[in-house]
Amino acid sequence: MEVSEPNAPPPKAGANFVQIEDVSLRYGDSSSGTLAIEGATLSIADGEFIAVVGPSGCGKSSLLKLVSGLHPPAEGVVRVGGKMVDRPIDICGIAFQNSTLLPWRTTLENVLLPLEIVQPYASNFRKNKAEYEARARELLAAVSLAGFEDRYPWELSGGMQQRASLCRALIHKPKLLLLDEPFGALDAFTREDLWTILQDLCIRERPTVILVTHELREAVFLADTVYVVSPRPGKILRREEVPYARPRTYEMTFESDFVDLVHSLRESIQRN
Ligand SMILES: Nc1ncnc2c1ncn2[C@@H]1O[C@H](COP(=O)(O)OP(=O)(O)OP(=O)(O)O)[C@@H](O)[C@H]1O
Repeated sequence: MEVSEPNAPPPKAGANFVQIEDVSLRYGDSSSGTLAIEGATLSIADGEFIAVVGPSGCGKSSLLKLVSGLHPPAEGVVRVGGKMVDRPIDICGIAFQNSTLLPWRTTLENVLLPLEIVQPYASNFRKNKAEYEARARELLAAVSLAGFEDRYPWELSGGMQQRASLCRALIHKPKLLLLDEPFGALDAFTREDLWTILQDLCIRERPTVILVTHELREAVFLADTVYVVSPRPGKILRREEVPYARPRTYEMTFESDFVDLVHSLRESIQRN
């Protein structure tokens, strides 16, 4: 497999769904604040799945804050769907390391939550409740949670909670799915099961995805393109296209090309 030079610059942004153009992000003021990201440029095609990897504290989660509009750039421009992001956007679904399901709501009620909040669904929630519930049940069935709709989060295992949380992130058919270490708190077996489940969900729903992860095998298994970020302030050091067709299988992770790519990414991170 062709592996690009570790320090090759990222390609120029094109007409894509997400465009991050020469963006820097700073927490606090310019004298005493923290420069988390510096001069990042990348673009993500509609329906593309990218993974962002790099050392702890390099600005991976900050990149998600930029794209979702939760934090403004200090410099540069972020565009999603051609529009400049200058406030929190509602066309994204988000899942974090901890499932953040609400303990007083059942699994089904948790999955339905975005439809009660995000427009245009919220205004029609009562009228369309049966239809929304059918979609929630269908998504839960797709992640093998049929029969658990009426259970509370504390009655589910960590892996089940995370599967429910993926359904919640996708219930409103977001164009953009932001995943911040969604499987980081899970054991290795559960985590690897969830790779396949997430892959199947993405094949079915076709969102554009940004996955932040420390797990390089996870990045290569799931992504079309992997971006390596330098230590803080985070800069894009490397862009690597993953050449495998989908659906990818767990067995592929043992093939020499796959293992070589993972090692090469690890080297890029360790070298910087
Ligand atoms: N709200 C904040 N206020 C001030 N500094 C922050 C804030 N959030 C993050 N930082 C700092 O910005 C830098 C980048 O943080 P970020 O969470 O984006 O890194 P990360 O790559 O996601 O880290 P990890 O892999 O450990 O989760 C870190 O030095 C962090 O301490």
